[in-house]
Amino acid sequence: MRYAHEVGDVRAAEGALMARLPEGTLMRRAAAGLARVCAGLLGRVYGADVVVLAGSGDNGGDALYAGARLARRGARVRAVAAGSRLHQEGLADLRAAGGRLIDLADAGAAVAAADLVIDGLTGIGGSGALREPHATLALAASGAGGIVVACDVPSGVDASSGQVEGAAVRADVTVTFGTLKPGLLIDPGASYCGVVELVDIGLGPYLDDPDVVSPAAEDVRPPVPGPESDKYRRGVVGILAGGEAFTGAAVLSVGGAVRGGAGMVRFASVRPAVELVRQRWPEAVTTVIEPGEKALDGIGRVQAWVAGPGLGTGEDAEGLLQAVLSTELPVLVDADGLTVLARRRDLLARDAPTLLTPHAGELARLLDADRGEIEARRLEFVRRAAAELDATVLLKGSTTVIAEPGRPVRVNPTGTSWLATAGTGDVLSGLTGALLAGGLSALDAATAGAYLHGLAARLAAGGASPDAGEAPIGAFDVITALPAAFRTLPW
Ligand SMILES: NC(=O)C1=CN([C@@H]2O[C@H](COP(=O)(O)OP(=O)(O)OC[C@H]3O[C@@H](n4cnc5c(N)ncnc54)[C@H](OP(=O)(O)O)[C@@H]3O)[C@@H](O)[C@H]2O)[C@@H](O)CC1
Ligand SMILES: [K+]
Repeated sequence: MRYAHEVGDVRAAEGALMARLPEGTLMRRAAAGLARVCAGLLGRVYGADVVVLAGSGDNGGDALYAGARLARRGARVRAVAAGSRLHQEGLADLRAAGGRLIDLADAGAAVAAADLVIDGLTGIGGSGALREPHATLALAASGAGGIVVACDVPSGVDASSGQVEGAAVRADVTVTFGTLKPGLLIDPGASYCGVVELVDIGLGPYLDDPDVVSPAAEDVRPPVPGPESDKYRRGVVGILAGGEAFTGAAVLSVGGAVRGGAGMVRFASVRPAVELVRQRWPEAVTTVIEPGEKALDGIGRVQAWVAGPGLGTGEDAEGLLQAVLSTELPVLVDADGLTVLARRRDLLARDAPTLLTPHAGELARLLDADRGEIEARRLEFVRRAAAELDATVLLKGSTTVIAEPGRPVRVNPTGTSWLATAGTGDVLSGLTGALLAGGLSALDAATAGAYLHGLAARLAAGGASPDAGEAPIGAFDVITALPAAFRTLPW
């Protein structure tokens, strides 16, 4: 797991650690780490052209001290002051090392010509849209031809949330201190960071539990069948999906479950959807639901349900969803099921685990919120959804985030922009449902499902050879690549 802490926690840990250390120690540690990464990126420091963009706070101080270190190794370092104040000790150190301050008017040309730009405009103290001249400098850095290294956080990115309200620095590398910040892991902020390098400054023992975590392959643990396992013990997942109008969603959801390791998939739907599923997935055990039927008797035992993809939103769908949610089994609700829940939130009052997998539009309906605001502030809204709906919530999108009341938010590290295509969400629902039926908790099933789904998409888009480049993919390609994604896990 990678751990991230919000600004308040970072400041508290910094205060506790600083009280035990001589003044300036932490900033020196941070600057040394930053300079080390910059030197590594430059390869040859001597003679390199470096520009430091310095704001008036300690972020600027870090950047100036790092610039001084590079100047001592022979780099030509010029600094630009954004605003009227500047970290005086940092500036003095830079000057003593042979660096100099240049006029704001000359900043654009200097940034354009630099081999490396250090962005020290704002760090964890930044808030709201960047003001001038910071915004113009951030845009200049983003367009620079050289390497752009953000100090702690790309300026313009909110460290705690990842929100970007105006201009922000697009970095090639972000060197962050002490712990990751949520805004480096969650879009839109994450997309500004480039590669994130963590520099240890000794904060670890003083930090509280993380606010956000990002799982690695070893944290993804799908159930493994043993010699004793039979199809029932491996987990039977029930899928209630598809309707007269939408049959494809059902085929994709069942496919995700078959390749997601379910011992058995029981599929229930209206006749056209059942006929299609039988053709494509003969592995599934199917039951036809007649029009008007609102009970799920006679389907057989399942260990978890997936309800919603292509189900429709009418009375029949509502009745069937109610039947599923009134069981004492874990239930994953997706797609049309979520639209029904938006008008029937009472159905969420249950004791068994409920996992909701909305995209921003579906969550907007569930919370009566604005879709654009959800996309801009994913962390805030996924937490709010989990608390208000008292469920585990997986919010799909450019960064998939998973929240459960009282737990750190999990941020999925896999995925690709090619995944933004119709039907991929249906695959995720079946895959995650299979993991739920296999015995994982709602939080772990969502974590593993999102991870494997994103990885399968990457493998499908990237092809067999790592040098092959990428290609557009469809939802079925994700299903096909799931075995390869599972094989990458250490198990
Ligand atoms: N914590 C730690 O463990 C350690 C922290 N360290 C470092 O300290 C950094 C935090 O330093 P910090 O607290 O001085 O804040 P910082 O990020 O420099 O920003 C403050 C300045 O930004 C300005 N400003 C704000 N918003 C703005 C906007 N929208 N547009 C324009 N300007 C804006 C604001 O201006 P003001 O509002 O005061 O006018 C103020 O001048 C941290 O990121 C890390 O690099 C390390 O050295 C050691 C360990
Ligand atoms: K910065």
